[in-house]
This record gives sequence, C-alpha cells and structure tokens, in this order.
Amino acid sequence: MNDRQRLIELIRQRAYRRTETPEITLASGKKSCFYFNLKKVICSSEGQYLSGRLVYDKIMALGLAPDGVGGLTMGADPISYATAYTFHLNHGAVEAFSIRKEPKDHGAGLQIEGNIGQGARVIITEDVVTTGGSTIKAITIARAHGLQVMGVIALLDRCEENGRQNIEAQGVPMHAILSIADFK
Ligand SMILES: O=P(O)(O)OC[C@H]1O[C@H](OP(=O)(O)OP(=O)(O)O)[C@H](O)[C@@H]1O
Ligand SMILES: O=C(O)c1cc(=O)[nH]c(=O)[nH]1
Repeated sequence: MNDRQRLIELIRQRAYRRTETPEITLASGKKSCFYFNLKKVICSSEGQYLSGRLVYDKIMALGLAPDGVGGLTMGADPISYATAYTFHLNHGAVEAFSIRKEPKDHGAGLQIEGNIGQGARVIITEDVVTTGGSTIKAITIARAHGLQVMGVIALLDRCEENGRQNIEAQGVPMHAILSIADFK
C-alpha cells in the first residue's frame, strides 16, 4: 500500500462521517450529509508522516521551490508543519507559518505567525476545500502581508460548490492530493 492509499484508509477509518439527511453545518453555513474531520488523521503521528510526505512530494513534482508553506489556522496547520519537517528530512529548508483568522489582540498583534515576511514565495496549504472560502481568505491575508502565493495544495477537494474554480479565480493554481472520488 502506498502513502496515498494509506491516507485514504485512515481517513475512511477515522474521519469520514455520513448522515441520512443534510444535518452537518459546514464553514460556509451550508448543510451537508457528509463530513471529513481530517484533524483526526493529520494530528496523528502516521497522519503527520503521510500528509508531510505527500505534500512535499507534490511540491517536488510541480518543480516548486517555496520559501514557506502555510494556511488558515487550524485545518492547515498540521499539514504545514509536517511539510516543513519533511523538507528538513530531505535536506531542504522551508518556513511553516499559520494565518490566524483574526489578528492576535495582544502580544505582537500578528495575523501571520512564523518566520516569513515580505516577498517570500509561499504555498498555501488546506485540509479540505468545499467552497474555497477559507483558502481564499488565506490567500488574501497572505498577499496583504506581501507574500507571493505560488499555489494551493489541499489534502482533500470535495469537488463541490466550485471550490477549485473560486480559488483559481484568484490567479492561483490549486492542487489536491485526494478528491471525493477516492471515497465513493
Ligand atoms: O472551502 P470552505 O467552504 O471554506 O470549507 C473548508 C474549510 O472548513 C474547515 O475549516 P473550519 O472553518 O471548520 O475551521 P477550523 O480549520 O479552524 O476547524 C476546513 O478546515 C477548511 O478550512
Ligand atoms: O466545508 C466544510 O466546512 C468542511 C467540510 C469537510 O468535509 N470537512 C471540514 O473540515 N470542513
């Protein structure tokens, strides 16, 4: 079994929930009959290994050399950190960062946490894409902080609500490791 197949297996076992009627409220406010709580996978030791490896491999396959990887907290966070760690294991260097939904109201008052700044070339990570609204929020905040967004890598595209098209309308290519077709 390869890394991708193993990730699908873990998601099926731990993170996939279905209901008879649309009763699960999504980030967009819409109701759905199914939901992937990927945190139950990506926060585990094996999930960290798999998500870091798969996103790292995707970045390599695309021929990209980002300075940073990060996304909107908190779904993106375990993926970003695992990817940065995988870069180190492969003798590379990349800064992981987290984008807060709102700027911190004390301390340094930052909205982007991590060693990343103006002009850095970054990949935006995401756990699940439905409408793409959360990813677009991450892109918008990253750009407002002077980051150059090279692309988006999501672990799972639900392939609904025009998520991919909405993200790519921002002028950013989106790549997904898995899609809803892997769970049918
Ligand atoms: O494509 P969208 O329609 O935006 O939906 C997907 C988003 O929804 C979830 O985040 P949520 O808002 O539940 O927050 P969390 O990651 O902090 O749990 C998920 O982590 C994605 O970021
Ligand atoms: O659209 C969402 O909010 C959403 C869907 C899903 O399957 N998983 C998730 O974490 N968020």
